[in-house]
Amino acid sequence: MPHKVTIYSLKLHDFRNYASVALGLDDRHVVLTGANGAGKTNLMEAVSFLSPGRGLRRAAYADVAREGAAGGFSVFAAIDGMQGEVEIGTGTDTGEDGQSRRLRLNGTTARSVDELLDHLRVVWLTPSMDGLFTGSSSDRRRFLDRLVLSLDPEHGRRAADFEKAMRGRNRLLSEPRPDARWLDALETQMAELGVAMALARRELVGLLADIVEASRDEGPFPSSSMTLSGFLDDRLDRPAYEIEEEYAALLRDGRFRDAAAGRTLDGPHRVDLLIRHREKSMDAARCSTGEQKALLVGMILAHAGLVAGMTGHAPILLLDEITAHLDEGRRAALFDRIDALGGQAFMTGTDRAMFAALGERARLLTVENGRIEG
Ligand SMILES: Nc1ncnc2c1ncn2[C@@H]1O[C@H](COP(=O)(O)OP(=O)(O)OP(=O)(O)O)[C@@H](O)[C@H]1O
Repeated sequence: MPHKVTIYSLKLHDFRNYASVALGLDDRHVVLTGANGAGKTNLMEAVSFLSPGRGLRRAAYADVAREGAAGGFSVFAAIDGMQGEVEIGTGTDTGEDGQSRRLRLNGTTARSVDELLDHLRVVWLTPSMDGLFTGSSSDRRRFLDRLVLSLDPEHGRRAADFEKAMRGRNRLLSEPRPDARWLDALETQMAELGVAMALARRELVGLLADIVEASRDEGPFPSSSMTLSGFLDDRLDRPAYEIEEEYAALLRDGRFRDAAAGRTLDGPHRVDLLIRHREKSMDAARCSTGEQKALLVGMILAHAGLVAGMTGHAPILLLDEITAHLDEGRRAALFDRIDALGGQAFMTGTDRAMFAALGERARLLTVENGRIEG
């Protein structure tokens, strides 16, 4: 069994509809129930700030601070993490530009929020992800990159550096006589970073496929097959330097075309993640709403299992309204699979009865108007 990363204390201050709340937890799962608008998802969002990025709503930090509060928001957590016990504090201050948040680990300011990945990994599934299969390819890329990031903390920096180099190239190409040596340098950088991104994504998709295969017959959830498409699709099975040379050549040869288009037309930023329902042999986009949800649940659980297997530490799982559309048998099977992952899961719903099958495995909390009762 992987080590169970556990949040045993959580405090929010001026976070969404919470003025101030302190929660003591044990290593059981946490179920939050309450009426619409009570603050269940807000609490999940607070936990999602224990990972780098803008959380499960991808919100602007200014929107996260409680309306009417004088300053920014803060989230504090004490956890038994991947390197032992640690106290995490994160949030924003008054007057900040709203673009960044601070992180303190055991009272010491951290260099970057990426340091959170040394202590825990957080994996989530929210209703807003329901449109993943039918939505835009950029949504699927973002989803894919989050999955990669929770296994490979360098992936975020690589993607950001690639974007920066690409923006530089696009700017240069818009000039009447761009400096060819500068273009060469930017394209070399894009080739190194872009190929590293493509290989990291491909590795993740391969590892996930293995897990999906191994857990195919466990419970009532369908299995998915995933393929990457849109960037050097069948050309990634070679030494990295060869792929880099090929991509750099593509960029060099595409300068006129890209200058005319006003953007770079080849690269990892054009990739799509193609997902199919294996048992039905059908594109996920054409499956029913319930089938899509079940596919998504299967993918997230497979990913959580992968993170646990690769790091030796089970991730924190945030499952917002996970029981919607599931009958009793599927709910019980889902809880068993969540439990078998060996991590602490936070789940929400409007109705307590939906979680009855969890029994003693979960702590049930009621949320009402930004207050939490146990
Ligand atoms: N910055 C903010 N300041 C104060 N209140 C906020 C802020 N942002 C959101 N809210 C309020 O938080 C509430 C939504 O909370 P949340 O999304 O957690 O609800 P929920 O319990 O998950 O509900 P549902 O079951 O409908 O999903 C809304 O009433 C919203 O107006």
